[in-house]
Amino acid sequence: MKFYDRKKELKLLQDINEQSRNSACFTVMVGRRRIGKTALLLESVRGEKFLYLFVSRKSEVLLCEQFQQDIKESLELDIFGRVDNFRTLFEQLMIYATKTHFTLIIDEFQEFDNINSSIFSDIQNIWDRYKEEAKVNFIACGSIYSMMKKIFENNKEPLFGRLTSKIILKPFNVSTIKEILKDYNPGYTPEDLLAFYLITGGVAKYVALLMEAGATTFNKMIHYTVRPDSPFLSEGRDLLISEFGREYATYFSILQLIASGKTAQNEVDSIIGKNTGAYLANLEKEYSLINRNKPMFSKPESRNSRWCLNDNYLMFWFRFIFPNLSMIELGKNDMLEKFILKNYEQYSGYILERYFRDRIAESEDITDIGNYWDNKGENEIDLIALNRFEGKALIAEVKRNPNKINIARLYEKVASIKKQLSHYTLEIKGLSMQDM
Ligand SMILES: Nc1ncnc2c1ncn2[C@@H]1O[C@H](COP(=O)(O)OP(=O)(O)OP(=O)(O)O)[C@@H](O)[C@H]1O
Repeated sequence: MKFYDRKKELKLLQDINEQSRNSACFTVMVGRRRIGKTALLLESVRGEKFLYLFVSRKSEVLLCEQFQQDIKESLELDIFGRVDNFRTLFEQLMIYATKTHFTLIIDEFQEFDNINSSIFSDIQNIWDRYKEEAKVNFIACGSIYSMMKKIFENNKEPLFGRLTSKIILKPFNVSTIKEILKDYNPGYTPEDLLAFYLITGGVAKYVALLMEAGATTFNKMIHYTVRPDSPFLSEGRDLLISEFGREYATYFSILQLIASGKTAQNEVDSIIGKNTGAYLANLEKEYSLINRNKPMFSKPESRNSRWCLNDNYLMFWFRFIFPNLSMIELGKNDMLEKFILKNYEQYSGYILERYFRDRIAESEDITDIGNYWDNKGENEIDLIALNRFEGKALIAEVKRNPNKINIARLYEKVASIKKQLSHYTLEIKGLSMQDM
């Protein structure tokens, strides 16, 4: 697959690279696994002098042996003798940077913690010593959110406060998802687009997997996803198991419940059989996997909230794959496919709301976006987008089928919050798959 989008990020990385010719820069790039961090960083240094080091889980001695070879190949820098510790290599690289500008990318940076956690304080010491003279564009890249946060944001950790930039890489946005699907299937239908968004959530690796396998229509995408050799089947577990450690069973159960629509803490608590407040807080703050969604216009202290999984692929995995792992074990992948197709209409209707929220947030001038529901569950509005500066509000009901949109009822719901909307000029409409 050719390289898509990332224009803003490339511009930012190029600006940082320019800046680093005068004074050393230390950037961290974090993002979910498979999002495209490595591809972006390598694209940003094309034609430039750079060194790419990948921290794999092995002993420091073996890692340094590999790094020494990488340094020789990329920088033509021959470090004399056999070096068995990263501190020495890093110092040599900083000395080199006092003479020659280059970009140093260290991928899976958080893995150093498993190899020798004193490497972080070694880097800090050496960085502080050389940063005035070194012309280096140092980029640490990592995927495990909580770990990267701990390394750079916890003031007890040595690298706290050393960063000059921080980049959080997000999935491809809706317009890029459309552009990619159009390249591979010029006559795509709204159903194809919705399935593409619903399964991949714009994560580069999943996008590439489907397109390169020729899975460019709704049916082919679902079929490819559940095929016995499909990487999508084990991906959810592979991604998360290393995050949660020994408590993974509880975390997985909570995520499964949220994906199946149990979005209030009391519902989750009663099924799990204990207070899950601390787990939910971790899933939100440490792992950035769930969000606490509140109705638009609610007061900050309001307890009326719903949890939601913010990653489309993980939501799909916890909704359809994880509860049915036994079917896969038994080789009943065709049954799993039928199960997904049977529940697809309802599930995709919910994801369609998310699609429009994303699309409107990126394409229109808005300051706030969300949905609304009241305490009694009588009035629910799928989408409210505000432009507070211009006093405009777009209010929509979202349905797969345009014939199922009840505009008269939507007007009644809007009337129930007329006080909150009194400063806005309203646009009230239905959005369906035809509008994607
Ligand atoms: N902008 C892009 N355009 C097209 N394909 C991309 C883009 N970014 C990434 N990809 C593809 O997506 C896949 C995953 O990308 P990459 O390995 O860079 O992700 P990562 O965030 O570094 O993942 P991990 O943390 O799992 O190592 C690769 O196959 C890559 O070719």
